[in-house]
Amino acid sequence: MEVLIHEASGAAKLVRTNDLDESCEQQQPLVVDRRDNSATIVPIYQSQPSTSNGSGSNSGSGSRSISSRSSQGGQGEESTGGDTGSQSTGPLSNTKNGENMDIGFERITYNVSLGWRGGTKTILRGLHGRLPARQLIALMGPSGAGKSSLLDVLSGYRITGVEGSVYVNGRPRNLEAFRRSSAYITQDDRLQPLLTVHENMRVSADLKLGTDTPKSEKNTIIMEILTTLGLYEHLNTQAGRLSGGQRKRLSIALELVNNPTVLFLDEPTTGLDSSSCTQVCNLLKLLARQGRTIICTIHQPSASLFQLFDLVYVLAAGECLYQGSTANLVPYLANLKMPCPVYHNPADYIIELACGEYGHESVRALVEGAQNGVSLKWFDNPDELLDNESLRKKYPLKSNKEQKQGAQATSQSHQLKVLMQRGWIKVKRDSTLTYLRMVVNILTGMMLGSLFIGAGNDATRIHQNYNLLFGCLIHHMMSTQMLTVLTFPQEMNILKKEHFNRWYSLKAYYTSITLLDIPVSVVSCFFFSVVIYFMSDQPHENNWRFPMFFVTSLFVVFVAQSFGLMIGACCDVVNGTFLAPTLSVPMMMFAGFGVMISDLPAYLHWGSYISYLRYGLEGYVNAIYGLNRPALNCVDVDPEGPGIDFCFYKEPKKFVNDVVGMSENQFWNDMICLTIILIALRIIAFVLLRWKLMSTR
Ligand SMILES: Nc1ncnc2c1ncn2[C@@H]1O[C@H](COP(=O)(O)OP(=O)(O)OP(=O)(O)O)[C@@H](O)[C@H]1O
Repeated sequence: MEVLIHEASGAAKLVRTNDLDESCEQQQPLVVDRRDNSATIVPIYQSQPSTSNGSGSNSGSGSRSISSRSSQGGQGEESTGGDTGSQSTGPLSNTKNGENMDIGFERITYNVSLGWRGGTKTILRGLHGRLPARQLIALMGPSGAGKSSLLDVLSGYRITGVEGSVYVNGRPRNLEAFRRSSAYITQDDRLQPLLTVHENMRVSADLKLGTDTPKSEKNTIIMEILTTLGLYEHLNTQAGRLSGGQRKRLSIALELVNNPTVLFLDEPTTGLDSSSCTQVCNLLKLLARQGRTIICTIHQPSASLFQLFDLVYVLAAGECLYQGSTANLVPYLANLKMPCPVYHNPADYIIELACGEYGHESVRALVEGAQNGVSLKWFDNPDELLDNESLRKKYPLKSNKEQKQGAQATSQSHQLKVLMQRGWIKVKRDSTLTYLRMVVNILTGMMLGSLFIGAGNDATRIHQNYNLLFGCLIHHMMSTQMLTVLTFPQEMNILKKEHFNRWYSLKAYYTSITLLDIPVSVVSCFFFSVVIYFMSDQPHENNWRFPMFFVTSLFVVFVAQSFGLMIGACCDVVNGTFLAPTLSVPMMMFAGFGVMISDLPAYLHWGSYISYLRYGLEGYVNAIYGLNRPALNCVDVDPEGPGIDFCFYKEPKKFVNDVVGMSENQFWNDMICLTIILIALRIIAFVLLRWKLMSTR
């Protein structure tokens, strides 16, 4: 059994012991705290009771796997960047080709622009540092110290405003190659909530492993990862129903599929209870022992959690206060005449110092002590850390072929296929985007239909029927565009993470969402059209009318969806909810409803050309009143009238010319214009999405 000994000096070491019962059902590494001379034993890995599927008794499978693997990894405990020492043979037990990555950085400065006349703000100030392979490293510091910014810069997530150098195995970082070997796990778990754990993993494996990897091998990898991470018994639970800790572990599991050598995690323990925190950190330690470099930001860890990290890098206001092993933090502080009070968690104490609670001179003294990250003195074995030249010798350059791999692991067509499969599962399970959308279309169709019942063929109600056509347009526009504006920002977060981690290209993603929306749009639009068309008694004498009405509705739906996508791509929910209806008002004004297009002032004519509602309205008018429609029914409703049936707009052509001010024979022109607008909006939405993905970097 393994025991972490916390010595009075502040140092910590992991030792094997036979003193404790080896037959213990769940072997757990333990912490023995000897600082107060009494040896208290605290488990540092505890199995969390299962919260899903009611099979809590099985959760030990994952726990045992982690504990036993920890033991294997423990053999390489003191190594910083040597060969991998893991002895397990499973796909997760070692890094790709036994690859290790030793990261160093020099003079890292990060400035952000505060906008026009705001100047710039310096967030990271000339930081140096060393992140050796096979280590679990914590970036610590008070809120706003720059932890996430440093993580973003090191992972390559932020490139704008960054100065300085990042080295990987002694060579300047090649961002493309580095991104192929690393993964970034965001603070918020960006998972597909409607997919089960297994489906999420399957998608990740299909996208991140080459198409030459057999299905059985992918399954083995998935099962090994899920078992190691204690998620095996939640295989069929939808990600949206997992607990916080399970979601975090699934986020890690998804990125482990292609066995990255470096893992960046932004606050992996935030929002978790202490047991889940310990689980996650133990897991990360295990992954580090298997050869990976694991770097995570952490806010203010408890003493037991703090001890799990090998190295700690402390920041305050963008400067380094300490870099070295967790065990050496207490001696470092003592050396600077700022001894950590007895019974005080060293992690808490350094944060208090970093916050300036003990005076700003202390902060300056710490920055000088750590030489802003230049000093490697407080590493466990500083002499064993290789310089850049020795690292280059130890890790020779890869072959050209290996370096020139594509941006993603699979081809565009394969990505599209996998994304379509994933999207189809979501479509089938999505209660809002699929079922609610259909129900709303049927109910709105019935409501409008009952309000305008029989109006379609009645010459006395021809104005009402025209109002109904405009009402149908507004329904299609608002329901579709608002649904996209409200739901896409959440999807955008997942897209950002998956795209950055090179799961797929934006083109494949965009094509998949465009294609996947078609069936739901067609079905919901068809339901609405059938209900409204027949309830309001629109003409049936020509077989083309209903298809024309339906096609016009469909085009309006597609254009409105693209418009919503365009807004959803560049705005958050609040701005989008304001912007989408606001921008729709001019579309309505220029549609030719209320003010005929011919009556628009010349300087506003351009508006009617870009309003897709104008083409939609013309399409409807052509479908209902075009094709040489015969005279409408005209019944004198006044029993005391002259007994002559007289309706001013009995002839549809007269109504179209006088009131609508449109030609009734230009349906195909309208469809062509709608197609052009649709393509233009789709292209703009794609460009905006691309810009959004790049601008955040
Ligand atoms: N784009 C930006 N514009 C202006 N200020 C920014 C920007 N990005 C980061 N900052 C500022 O930089 C500082 C560091 O931010 P960062 O998110 O890296 O801190 P942190 O240490 O991770 O904080 P926390 O623990 O609270 O997440 C903060 O003061 C933040 O307000």
